[in-house]
Formats: sequence, structure tokens, C-alpha cells
Amino acid sequence: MTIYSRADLGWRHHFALQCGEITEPDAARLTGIDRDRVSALSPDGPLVLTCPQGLSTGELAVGDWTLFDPDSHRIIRRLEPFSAIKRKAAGREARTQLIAANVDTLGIVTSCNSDFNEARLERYLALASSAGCMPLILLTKADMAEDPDEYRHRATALSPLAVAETLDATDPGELSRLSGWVGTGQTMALVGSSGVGKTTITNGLTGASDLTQDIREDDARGRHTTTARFLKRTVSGGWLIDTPGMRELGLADASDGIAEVFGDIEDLAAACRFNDCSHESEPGCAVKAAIDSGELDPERLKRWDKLKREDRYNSESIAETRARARSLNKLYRGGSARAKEKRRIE
Ligand SMILES: Nc1nc2c(ncn2[C@@H]2O[C@H](COP(=O)(O)OP(=O)(O)OP(=O)(O)O)[C@@H](O)[C@H]2O)c(=O)[nH]1
Ligand SMILES: [Zn+2]
Repeated sequence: MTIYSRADLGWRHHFALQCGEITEPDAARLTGIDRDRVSALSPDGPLVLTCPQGLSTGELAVGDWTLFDPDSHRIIRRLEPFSAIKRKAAGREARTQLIAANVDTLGIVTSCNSDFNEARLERYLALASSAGCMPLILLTKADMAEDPDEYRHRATALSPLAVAETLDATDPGELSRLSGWVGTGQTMALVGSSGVGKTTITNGLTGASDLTQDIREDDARGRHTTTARFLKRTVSGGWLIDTPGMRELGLADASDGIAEVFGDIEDLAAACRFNDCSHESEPGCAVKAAIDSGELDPERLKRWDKLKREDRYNSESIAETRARARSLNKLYRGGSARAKEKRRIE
């Protein structure tokens, strides 16, 4: 069994600060969550943790750090993560769902072919920014493209934060260029459409020995079982979060991220004569002027507009759901108070 130190597992000052006086906390990093079963890695090895009353597994994500009781293996509390990737939960109820925590780098994977799509990249860049992760655009299938550099230029033009690498993901030598992003204790997660090479990159970065093969743990009955692992060790000493939820991400509550990725347009819009300028036909519109002068690509404006509308829709429906839940609660409370009152009178 491989033993990892806290630093190997990604522990840092950010978490130590949350432990107050405790200098050697019993802390574990979550590697998998399956209904009420939480698997984790601590410097003493893999373990299965249980949630205390009042904490549901929905409030935890792969990558989270938790403090736990070494005797009962019950989680004491979740440490506030330095980054959190969320998405709009499926279904009609608008809720956000936690997908992964403490991710240093969001690897945004696309290929040097027709999969390359500026709008999608901007959406993921906004997501990385609102989650608090560094974005790294990975342009695979460079070996099959005539001019991979052109894709790299288009990608880096999207945001001052965008770093892009072109590569042949099937070549382990080329993948080793990424090791600096997943060095000791660093965590990466990959997003991107189907077929762009996420599995190829994951396999390449984690090497042939899959962690699922060599880590065993005790289940509740004391038997040894092997469970699917979502926090995978990379050969360069870091971690890759690969959960089903990571694979299909939408945008929720990403308005900060959008402002950052589209900082150029937001700055222009701030200079429009009217606060509520729609950048269509108003006089004194700085955005229109930038389009007319060729400074701003009208397609980029369209994508910004679309992303903002989508984000507004998601955020509004989240607020609406909360408001509805509040008024329902009030109704129930009112109902039970009335029932009590009635019983008292009877
Ligand atoms: N030539 C070449 N082929 C690649 C590259 N990256 C991925 N492929 C191939 O593309 C196909 C799809 O790659 P996957 O790694 O399965 O893609 P994925 O993103 O995991 O796809 P999903 O599992 O559907 O999400 C495989 O046949 C890979 O071998 C690359 O950089 N160059
Ligand atoms: Zn305007």
C-alpha cells in the first residue's frame, strides 16, 4: 500500500489555518462519494468515513479535505476548499451541485479540428474563473492538424488568463510537458466534449498502474473491497479528479467568471452613455463604436450576450427556487402552528 504525506495529498497552509491550535489534525482527502459512503485518503492510508448528523454527502465533493475522528471514522467537519467546481443540478429544481473541490487547474480539453469552438472555450474559461481554478486549454490532436499553432493563438486570444498547449495526447513524451501542472500535491480536473482525448490524457498522466488496482480498503463488514476511485494519482506526484459529474458541466452562478473572461467588453459597456445600454442602437454606445472601428469582434459580443443571458436565467431560477422553498416553509410552519393552536383550543 502506498502511503502519502499530507503534502503529497495536496494539504497546504489554507487548510492548516482552519485547524486553529491543532498542529497534527486527523485530516483526510475525499476520493469518492457513493450515496452515504465516503472514501478518503489520509497519511495513514485509505479509509471509509461516515457523515455526522447534519452533514449530507451532497455537501461534500471529491477533492474535499475533512477533519475526522480517528476512532469512529466519523467526519468532524469539512474544511473550506480553495476552489469548488459547481454545476446547475439536473431536474426542474434549480440547485447547484458540487462536482469537485480543491482543484488547482481546470484542464479544458478540445482538439485542433472542428471540435474547437470559441464559445464553448469561453464558457469553460468563465467556469474555471468562478470556481477559482487556473484554466489550461489543452489542444489535442495537434499531430493531425495542418497548423496547430493557429488554434493555440485563437485560444489564447480569448482571455488574458488563457494558457494553451497543443499536443498529441497519445504520445507519452508530449504528455510529460504537462507534469508541471500536476506536480506534488497539485490537482487537475479535465472538461471537454466527448472524443477530444480526456481519457487518453488521464491514462497518460496516471501511467499504466491505475490506482483502482492497487488500493484496497475495508468496507463496513471488514471485508476488503476495491471501489472506483475518482481521485487518481499522476506519475508526477499530483492528482486528477475524474468523476462522472466532471464530464458534463454547464454554467451556474458564473457571473464573476464571465466578467473576468469578457473584461474587455465589460470595460467598454461601462463607458456607454446609458447604464442599461443594450449595445444595439443607443447613442453614445462604446461597444458599438468598438465594433465599428474593428476593435471588437461582433461574434465575441454575441457570445458574451448569450452567456450572460444563460447565466442570468440559471441564477434567476436558483433564486426563484429558493424563494419558493422559503414561502412553502412558511406555509408549513404556519399550518402546523395553526394545528397546534386548534389542538390547544379543543
Ligand atoms: N492522433 C491523436 N489521437 C488522439 C489524440 N487524443 C485522443 N486521440 C484519440 O481520440 C479518440 C478519443 O479519445 P478519448 O481519450 O477516448 O476521448 P474522451 O475525451 O475521453 O472521450 P469521452 O470518453 O467520450 O468523453 C481515441 O481513439 C484516442 O486515441 C491526439 O492528440 N492525437
Ligand atoms: Zn452600449
